[in-house]
Amino acid sequence: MSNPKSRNVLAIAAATVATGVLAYLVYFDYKRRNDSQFRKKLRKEKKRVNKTVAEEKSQSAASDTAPSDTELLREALEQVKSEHVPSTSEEKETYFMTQVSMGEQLASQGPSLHVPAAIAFYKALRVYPTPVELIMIYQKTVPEAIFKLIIDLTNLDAAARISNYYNCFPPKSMNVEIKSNETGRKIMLATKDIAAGETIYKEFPVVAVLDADLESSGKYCSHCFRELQDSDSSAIRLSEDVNSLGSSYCSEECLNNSKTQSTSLLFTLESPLPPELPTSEDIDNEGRKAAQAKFVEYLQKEKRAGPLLVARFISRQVAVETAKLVKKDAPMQTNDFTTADGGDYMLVDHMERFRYLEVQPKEEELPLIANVLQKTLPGLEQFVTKDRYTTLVGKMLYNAIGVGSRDDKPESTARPEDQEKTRTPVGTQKQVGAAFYTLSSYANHSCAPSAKLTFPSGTTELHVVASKDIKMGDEVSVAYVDVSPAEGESIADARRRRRVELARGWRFACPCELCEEEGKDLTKEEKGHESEEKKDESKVEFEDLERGMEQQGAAEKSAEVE
Ligand SMILES: C[S@@+](CC[C@H](N)C(=O)[O-])C[C@H]1O[C@@H](n2cnc3c(N)ncnc32)[C@H](O)[C@@H]1O
Repeated sequence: MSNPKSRNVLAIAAATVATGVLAYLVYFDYKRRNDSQFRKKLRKEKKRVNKTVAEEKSQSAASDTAPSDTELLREALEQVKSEHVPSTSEEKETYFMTQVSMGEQLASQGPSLHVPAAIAFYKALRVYPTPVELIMIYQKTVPEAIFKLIIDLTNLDAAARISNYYNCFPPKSMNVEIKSNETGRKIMLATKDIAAGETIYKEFPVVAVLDADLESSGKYCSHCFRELQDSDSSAIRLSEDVNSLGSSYCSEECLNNSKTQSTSLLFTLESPLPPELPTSEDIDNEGRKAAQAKFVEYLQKEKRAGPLLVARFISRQVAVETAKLVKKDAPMQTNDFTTADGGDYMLVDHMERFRYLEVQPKEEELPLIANVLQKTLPGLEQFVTKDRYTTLVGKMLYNAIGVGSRDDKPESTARPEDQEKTRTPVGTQKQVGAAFYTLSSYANHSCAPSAKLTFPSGTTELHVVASKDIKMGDEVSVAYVDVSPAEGESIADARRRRRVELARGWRFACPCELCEEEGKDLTKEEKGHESEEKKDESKVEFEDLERGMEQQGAAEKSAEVE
């Protein structure tokens, strides 16, 4: 496709393709082979199609002052969006077939029915699990003029989706909104007055990973991070035969949630799909076990959260999308924003908006994960390309928040630049694990923050609590690092410590009021000591590795242009 617009469509559609594909195709195939009711329904739909085509034809003959195609497309898009979108796989299949045959019949009636034909094809595209493939099929099969109209519709829709995202996310009940500041960076603002001590919002993580030395220790729940006591009779400690990672859980509920969200796919020999969906019978369980064992060995050797956060994130995408295939509505169970209300957004829509630092994962990492995916859901591994994996690791690490607190973490032997850092006011060295939160990823840092990250239930459930009175429209900021001076640490030393950490870990020179105020009071000698922090901050300018804004800026720009 040489048309730049169609490349845009491909890029957007490609991002959404990696999710429900596999299970949907398996399910679709199964239905086609086994369900005679389904075929009957299709025949009935066909009659309805014929009737609609006849009506469109007579309407088109009657109108001689036709509006332009673009106006028609815009109107049609509004209309399509207000229509009910089928939610179950079965309804989607019927809808898909109906729209495609309607499109074909309208297309065969000549140019006067090109616009309604394109709309019908476009409607089919909305429910098809692999839109890129369908666009490619359309390109080969649909008349060129209609294909162009389909692409125009897709671009109009993509632009609307991009620009509407922050109107739908976060939901109003979170008491915050995400806006761009004058430099184009995203900031979190309060949408009402909040008193000091009040909880602004609560959030569950999309994925979480216990620190490597704790995962198979039996001391913490691998899903919610609750601390387990030896005497805890409800604790479930799994052997490596059952769960390759040797994880423990505080309850059946956590065990089941963990299985559904990622563990069945990554670390067991169970089916990772909902029970309603058939799985292939010729799964190579020996191969599956061996692939999992190698991945676990790597995780234990490397002791880094990044690869497991990403593997769990990919599995979570499969879980979210396959759940939608079998349930009429897949309601948001918890505030983890795997779906966003008010809009038709998915995990990838959130993910593509996050900033990240470019990292270089080790060469062997991706093949290990791909092997685990391939052995269980063959084909899934193809969606995890090297580029996509690298970006995901970067995003996970840049946005992860350190959860919990402990004092017995072994000192890392990795070089400082290779150590993973999380945003935590108690310091990564004290965390129990790392978790990735959709909304809280947007919170910016301040050394005198207006809010704090807390975990009052001793789990990964994050409560963001106001540390001071916050007025509607004020920024909600948090501390990425320990901002309180340690015992015996001077104000100047504390200032330098946190600024160096921010420059090295998050690549920005902290512009907050506290840094500015404290900077004024530095003695001549203390100013002399600033060289270390200045060295790190200057690197930020010279080798800015941060990514995200330029892509997002481009996407928003294209939305405005459209
Ligand atoms: C996890 S993101 C936070 C959300 C981000 N502002 C955005 O636009 O999506 C972390 C990055 O935001 C930027 N950031 C956070 N707090 C900042 C601050 N106080 N001043 C300048 N940049 C900040 C830094 O580039 C940092 O590496």
